[in-house]
Amino acid sequence: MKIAVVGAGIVGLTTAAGFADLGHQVYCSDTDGDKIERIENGVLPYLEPGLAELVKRGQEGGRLAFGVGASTAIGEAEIVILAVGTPATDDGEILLAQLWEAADMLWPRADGMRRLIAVKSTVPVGTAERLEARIRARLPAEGGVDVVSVPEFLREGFAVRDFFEPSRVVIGSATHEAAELMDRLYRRLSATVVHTDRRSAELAKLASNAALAIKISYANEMAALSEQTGADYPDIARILGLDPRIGPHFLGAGLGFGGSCLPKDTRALVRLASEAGAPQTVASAAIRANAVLPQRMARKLEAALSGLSRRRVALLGLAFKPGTADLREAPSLRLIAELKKRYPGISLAAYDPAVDIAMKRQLPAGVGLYGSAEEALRGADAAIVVTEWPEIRKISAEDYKSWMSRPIILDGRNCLDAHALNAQGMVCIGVGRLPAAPQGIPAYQGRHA
Ligand SMILES: NC(=O)C1=CN([C@@H]2O[C@H](COP(=O)(O)OP(=O)(O)OC[C@H]3O[C@@H](n4cnc5c(N)ncnc54)[C@H](O)[C@@H]3O)[C@@H](O)[C@H]2O)C=CC1
Ligand SMILES: O=C(O)[C@H]1O[C@H](OP(=O)(O)OP(=O)(O)OC[C@H]2O[C@@H](n3ccc(=O)[nH]c3=O)[C@H](O)[C@@H]2O)[C@H](O)[C@@H](O)[C@@H]1O
Repeated sequence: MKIAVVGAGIVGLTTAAGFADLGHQVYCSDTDGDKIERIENGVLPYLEPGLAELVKRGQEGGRLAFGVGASTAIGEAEIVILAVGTPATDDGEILLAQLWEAADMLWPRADGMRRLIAVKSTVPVGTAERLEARIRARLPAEGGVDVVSVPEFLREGFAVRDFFEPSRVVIGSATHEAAELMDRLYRRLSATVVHTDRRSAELAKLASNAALAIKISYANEMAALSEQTGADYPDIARILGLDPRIGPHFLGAGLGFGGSCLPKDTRALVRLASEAGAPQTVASAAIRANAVLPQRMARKLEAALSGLSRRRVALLGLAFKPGTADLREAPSLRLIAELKKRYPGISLAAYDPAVDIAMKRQLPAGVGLYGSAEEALRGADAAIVVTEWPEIRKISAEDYKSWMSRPIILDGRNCLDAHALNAQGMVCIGVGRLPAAPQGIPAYQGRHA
């Protein structure tokens, strides 16, 4: 099949390279000429395992080509997949300017062919219908256009894996022909395909991300309650997760959810719901619960160390999660703002294994960015683990003790063995954790353990 993908962000590029690998002829375009040039030369702007190899394979096999803006390749495509950005304002309005701009550049002239547009970008409910009406108004009816909604569920850092082994493929369509064509496109993946209408597909995407956000906020509030009542949240999370109706995923407490989509899509759902007269109070509460986490961490730091305006505090990790260099809505940025507001003279020394120039530019002034954990930790009075990178998890008690002025670690991702570190003379404080291992109570090794 001939396919065009518009937008070469993580979603667009993975989709383009993935379908090329499945044997389709794919043209991927973006308005950002520099980005396209870098991609064509094998320098990908994203840290996605396997993506560079996938792109290279597609290019070498002659099945994947790139370009800037409109092209005849788009005109010849049976399916045009729109994967442009859809950022949201602070109050949850999803901005569709990129989508309209992309749609308006498609097929400047009517040529009698019937077209199919698949919207992969995350959009408000009703967007596929609006897009179809917009294009129909521009092109005479002889050929016609179908717009389908195929929301994307990939995770950053697992984009390639999620393309080939998606948890589900959702196809929201209004005609039989469109549903069938999309079905043919996805046939080579052994995924569960859910066919539905376009509005349900659009809402399902927002609902999925909001459900994840709600689960994380529940975890964080439960962790706070564990601290107040002397219970151990990681044990509670394990016990909850063993119930298949609850499931073990997304129960990790710490600094909360960030990234380019969970916060934005949850805000978008809340706004959409209030406009539709069906308020999503649970999703709203999840946003509020997430927003207070940097304050909670600052209070913990204050309880562990006095005189913070004169102290040097290391931040281990900045990315919104490990495996990416992405700082969009990263909890690290909210934490930095909170610490600088509360303790004006505080010295912040940050390190992230994925640090790059782009990341450097996004950091507020006054945050030192170092090339290694050792440099950030040298002379620090305390450290906060912000992102659970494997390399950060591996730092030993010996290293912490020899590099830092005071070996105080606040584990904002519960990724360290606090009890083991504390037994080696450190002060390691997790989230929702007991301050020390229960004394003299050996772990029960019975048949139910
Ligand atoms: N990043 C992620 O992990 C996921 C993102 N999504 C959704 O997928 C969409 C894309 O996300 P990302 O790839 O992260 O976005 P992104 O913002 O990184 O990339 C979008 C790309 O579209 C390009 N673009 C903008 N206007 C254009 C136009 N008129 N013609 C051609 N290209 C144009 C931009 O230059 C940019 O390269 C968003 O709606 C997002 O919410 C969905 C699931 C996962
Ligand atoms: O729409 C999107 O863009 C994507 O958003 C998320 O994917 P992603 O943003 O890559 O990251 P996640 O792995 O979901 O993590 C999001 C945030 O939640 C935090 N998190 C995750 C899990 C957990 O238990 N606790 C927790 O605080 C992470 O640290 C991170 O800040 C969803 O998982 C994808 O399915 C979806 O396609």
